[in-house]
Amino acid sequence: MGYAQLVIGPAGSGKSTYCTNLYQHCETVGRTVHIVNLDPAAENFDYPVAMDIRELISLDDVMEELGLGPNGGLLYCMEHLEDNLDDWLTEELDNYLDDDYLVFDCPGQIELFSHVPVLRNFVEHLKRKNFNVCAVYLLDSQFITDVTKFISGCMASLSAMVQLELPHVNILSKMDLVTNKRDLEDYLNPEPRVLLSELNKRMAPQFAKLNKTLIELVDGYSMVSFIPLDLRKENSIQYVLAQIDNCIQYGEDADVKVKDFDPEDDD
Ligand SMILES: Nc1nc2c(ncn2[C@@H]2O[C@H](COP(=O)(O)OP(=O)(O)OP(=O)(O)O)[C@@H](O)[C@H]2O)c(=O)[nH]1
Ligand SMILES: [Mg+2]
Repeated sequence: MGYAQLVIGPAGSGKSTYCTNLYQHCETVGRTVHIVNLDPAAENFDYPVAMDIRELISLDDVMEELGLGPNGGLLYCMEHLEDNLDDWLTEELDNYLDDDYLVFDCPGQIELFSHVPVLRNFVEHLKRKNFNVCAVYLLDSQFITDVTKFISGCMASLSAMVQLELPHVNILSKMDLVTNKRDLEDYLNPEPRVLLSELNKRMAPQFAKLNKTLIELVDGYSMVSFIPLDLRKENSIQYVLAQIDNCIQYGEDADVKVKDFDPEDDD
């Protein structure tokens, strides 16, 4: 059984930075994770790239040869990935053993987890290869400065949830930028009633019915819950990782291994 996180979320929400910090945290605590780049447009990496979609296809080539723009080009690359699940991805995955832990750093285009089936098929493939997969959805903490932004961030997360049908963890990233901690409490585990009244205050009266439906929808999927992530704090990263591990049932076997390896035995 392998383990995998699919790191998704809007452009610039901090996915790649999260991957880097997660990698470093795991190094510190003596755990191994392999970070995979799934963004054909990415150029610079602060983590060692274990697998790289750019070895399969590069966005530059696609844009040049097919005359596509950056977003159309990205979709083309991802569809190419989808066509190559049985060969390229399968071969790459063969390099990993049972118990390995992969973290997929995805591109930020929202299309990928709204209406195209690429990521869903990707995930299905991972499952067939015996991976326990969790979707890790990052939302920039700046989204909580405004209830309408927050709701649209929730809706994007919801569409990923519906598309991917995976265990799902929502993370509020860039917590170092949140100065008003009081606001924060309202958003980490928000009361639907409070959200609704905030939303109604912000929007014209004719939206009242829609607002109510939206809040009911978001609440009905019991997804309005975010774990804050402050990368300056080791225990924050540790907490987030523990929640995700729990979702993919990583741990019981690993505990046994940690016990096997007892540094105290050396003296
Ligand atoms: N202050 C602060 N800035 C952050 C944090 N995480 C990411 N950033 C900044 O946010 C910007 C985007 O971060 P990335 O990690 O590249 O975001 P991404 O989600 O991978 O972006 P795309 O791959 O383009 O969708 C960069 O300028 C980062 O330095 C954080 O925890 N705190
Ligand atoms: Mg990135």
